[in-house]
Amino acid sequence: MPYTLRWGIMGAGWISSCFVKDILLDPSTRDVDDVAHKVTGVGSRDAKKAQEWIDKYITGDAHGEAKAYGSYEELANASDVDAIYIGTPHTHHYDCVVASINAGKHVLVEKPATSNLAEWEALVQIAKEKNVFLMEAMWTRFLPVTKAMKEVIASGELGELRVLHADLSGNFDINTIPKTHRILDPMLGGGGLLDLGPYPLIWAILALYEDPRNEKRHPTRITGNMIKTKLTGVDSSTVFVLDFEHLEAQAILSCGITISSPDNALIMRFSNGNIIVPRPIYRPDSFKVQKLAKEGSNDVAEEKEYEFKSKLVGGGWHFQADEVARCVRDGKTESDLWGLDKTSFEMKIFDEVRRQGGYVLPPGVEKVVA
Ligand SMILES: NC(=O)C1=CN([C@@H]2O[C@H](COP(=O)(O)OP(=O)(O)OC[C@H]3O[C@@H](n4cnc5c(N)ncnc54)[C@H](OP(=O)(O)O)[C@@H]3O)[C@@H](O)[C@H]2O)C=CC1
Ligand SMILES: O=C1OC[C@@H](O)[C@H](O)[C@H]1O
Repeated sequence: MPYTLRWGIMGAGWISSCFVKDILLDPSTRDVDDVAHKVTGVGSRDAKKAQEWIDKYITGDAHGEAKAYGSYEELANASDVDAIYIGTPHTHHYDCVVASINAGKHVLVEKPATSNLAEWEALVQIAKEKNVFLMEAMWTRFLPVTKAMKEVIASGELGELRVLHADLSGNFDINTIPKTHRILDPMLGGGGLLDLGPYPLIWAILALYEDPRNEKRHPTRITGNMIKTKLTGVDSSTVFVLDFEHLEAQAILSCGITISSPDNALIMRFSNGNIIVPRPIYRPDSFKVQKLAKEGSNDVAEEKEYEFKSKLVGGGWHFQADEVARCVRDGKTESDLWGLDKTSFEMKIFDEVRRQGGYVLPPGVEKVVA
């Protein structure tokens, strides 16, 4: 029998609906038979909204298993919930995680995990005290396409990574949407960096931070530039560069909310070849591996395409949920693939890029400050 994890969903919004639709798919459609998922509760700031959301997104037999709660605290304290998925805006993550952990629940919290590093470190401390599982929902790291790319990198066949370019941008139509939209509102941590920045960064983490030669070292230099929109002052375009001098490698990362990414939005340039990945880099459908005729040359001697679109059933948010279920089943408090240290690395970089870019969150938004 598979181990079944009982989920509570905090925040009846858009990404929560993507997550729930995926985890309620039959796990055999993704060749999983050791874990399964149930949704036993949905918490909203409004009980009626929670029930309407359940009626819309949870169908069939699963519909009767999910109870609606009119506050996040009530959901956190529900006795038939093992783990809570938090799908509220970034600046609310901290309070939602604290409520969940204090009620003894395991937690999967949307990206970015918190508004800053100090908040994240406080959460790690509380999770350790309560001995519960905690993970940022960096779903991209768990996709089969990502695992396949990691295998190519780890095999060493392309040599050493020299430069990684990655961009996630999108046109959010910022002149038309309300200034209270989460992508524009500084109270909700709006702007490109916190919302989209985790995605270019995850590839730098995969290819550089995870390189065994790196031994979990942080970049020797972080450089960040931000352009801010006059509409609300959040960053509309951000470029940040991470230097790993000890690896003689750099990551050039960018994100923005007014234009879309280029076609090949992720390129990893190694001494003996390239990995070329089409947009969107949060869930690439394929990637191309090129081997060079000789080190440093322009001539491609061999090219191979890896295709994943035809194999994906669902949106891809279920793979991270399977990881949570396996970790909880096995009594682990963090994931081996997306451990607490990787989110610390991410939040430290975001703090530094915001500092250099002059993006200060409004007073009171950051619940913990260094
Ligand atoms: N992994 C991924 O692919 C994606 C991740 N995300 C992440 O998910 C989080 C939520 O994004 P998204 O689903 O697009 O956001 P939505 O605006 O759709 O939903 C957020 C939900 O949070 C709750 N909420 C609590 N406080 C507030 C507040 N002050 N203002 C607005 N809503 C509030 C609301 O639920 P209620 O009314 O029920 O209380 C709302 O429905 C973000 O952190 C974002 O970065 C977003 C998109 C994709
Ligand atoms: O996580 C995300 O991925 C896709 C984007 O469109 C969205 O704003 C972001 O939150």
